Amino acid sequence: MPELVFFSGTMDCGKSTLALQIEHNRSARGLKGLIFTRDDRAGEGKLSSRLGLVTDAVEAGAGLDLYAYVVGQLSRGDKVDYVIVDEAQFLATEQIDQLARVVDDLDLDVFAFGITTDFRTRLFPGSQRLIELADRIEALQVEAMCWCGERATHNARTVGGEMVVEGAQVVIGDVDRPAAEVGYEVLCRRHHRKRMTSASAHAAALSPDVLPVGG
Ligand SMILES: Nc1ncnc2c1ncn2[C@@H]1O[C@H](COP(=O)(O)OP(=O)(O)O)[C@@H](O)[C@H]1O
Ligand SMILES: Cc1cn([C@H]2C[C@H](O)[C@@H](COP(=O)(O)O)O2)c(=O)[nH]c1=O
Repeated sequence: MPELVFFSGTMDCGKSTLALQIEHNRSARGLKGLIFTRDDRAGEGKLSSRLGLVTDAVEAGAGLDLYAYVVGQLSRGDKVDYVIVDEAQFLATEQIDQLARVVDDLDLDVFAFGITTDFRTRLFPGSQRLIELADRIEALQVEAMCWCGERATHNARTVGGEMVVEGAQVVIGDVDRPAAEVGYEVLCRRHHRKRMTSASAHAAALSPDVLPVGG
């Protein structure tokens, strides 16, 4: 049975890499995938991983009907054996419904990849709809880690190096960005709650208040 599968996790846990691996393994066996993405850091119409791999993809802009697009490809004689969607958190709820229809009415597997929650720990609309509709939800096997060594489960946003909890839900960015820019860092829930990033933890450790006093 074809499935709608949601591979979810924090930023930087290997989702895009896995998407590219699934694409590679299937295309190596003669299958043809249709790849959608939205607002990838590498630019429009790209699916990129931090390991340096990148492939072309269809930019799933706000108005694109994904079901109609797949039907259009099939109608003009193009082969489509499965569908991959990266950055699925950015899709509209209707677009996730369209992906479910691709599975049910066109009998194609759909593999969607995305972060579950935003920097405020709130579900993205696309991820919420995927959780509601997916046949399977898969957590990535390689765990992203918080600076404390615990498994990272949350995404923090920093502006000028400071963790923020207010702002627009969507701001394209990356981990390990210079402090002056908008950046992201993955944290465990405890340190997300305490708003403690690696930089603030380091600063606190160096503070005279916590340094052992000699003499
Ligand atoms: N230099 C490196 N050497 C080995 N693995 C790396 C390197 N840089 C990044 N990675 C791996 O790539 C993962 C990020 O992959 P990516 O697919 O871009 O993540 P996501 O799409 O989930 O944000 C990291 O968790 C790490 O496992
Ligand atoms: C937490 C959070 C992230 N984003 C953006 C930042 C990146 O451009 C993508 C996630 O990409 P990745 O391949 O999973 O690293 O999402 C955002 O817009 N808002 C957020 O709250």
